[in-house]
Amino acid sequence: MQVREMSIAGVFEFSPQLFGDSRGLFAAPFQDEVFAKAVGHPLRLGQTNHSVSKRGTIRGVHFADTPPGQAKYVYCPRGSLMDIVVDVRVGSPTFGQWEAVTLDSRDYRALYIPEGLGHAFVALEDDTAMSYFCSTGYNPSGEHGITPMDESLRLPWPTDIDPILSEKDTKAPTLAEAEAAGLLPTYEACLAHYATLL
Ligand SMILES: Cc1cn([C@H]2C[C@H](O)[C@@H](COP(=O)(O)OP(=O)(O)O[C@H]3O[C@@H](C)C(=O)[C@@H](O)[C@H]3O)O2)c(=O)[nH]c1=O
Repeated sequence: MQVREMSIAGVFEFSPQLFGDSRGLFAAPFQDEVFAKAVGHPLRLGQTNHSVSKRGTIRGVHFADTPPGQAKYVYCPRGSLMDIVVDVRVGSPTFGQWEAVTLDSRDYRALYIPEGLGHAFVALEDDTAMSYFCSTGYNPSGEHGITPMDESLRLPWPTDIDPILSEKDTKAPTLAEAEAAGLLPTYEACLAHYATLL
């Protein structure tokens, strides 16, 4: 398993070894020991999620109130998608910055998104599945979003798709509006929370 820390500190990409043979393929997209060594603590598991999306579907940008927030370990078991992490933690040195990674069912790369960060993706093929290991269960009242079309973020959505968004994501505020409304997590609170996980 190869591990790469992304430009937003604490976000990691994991690339598992692929074992092909005459039957097909084997891969282990999540490995506890590798994860804990890279991130500094084990992954807590509160819920697993699975979604299926048509090509052009954009989900996000979603984040949860931190603490406790919801950390996510995600990979794509079918199809392909572009995954995006956005730093929405007020006071973070990388506030407003994002990073995009292609996840697909060829490489089975995974991404770890710690609590407090925004997460979004676009399905690049029909019937694209997304798999999540989440650190906590669902807390609808603590879930928030910013619009994936926020012009100040300039997220790199492909130009050759017809975007499909949920009503909630269509109506979501911009990053600036969410900050003004006090909806964003603070970097300070996130760091304090991460310290409790060590
Ligand atoms: C996220 C979630 C949704 N739901 C329900 C609520 C709703 O009726 C339906 C679809 O929910 P959403 O529209 O929020 O689904 P979706 O837009 O796919 O939300 C997801 O987006 C990506 C980017 C993430 O990072 C995830 O954590 C999650 O927020 O599923 C649950 O019951 N439990 C959950 O944990």
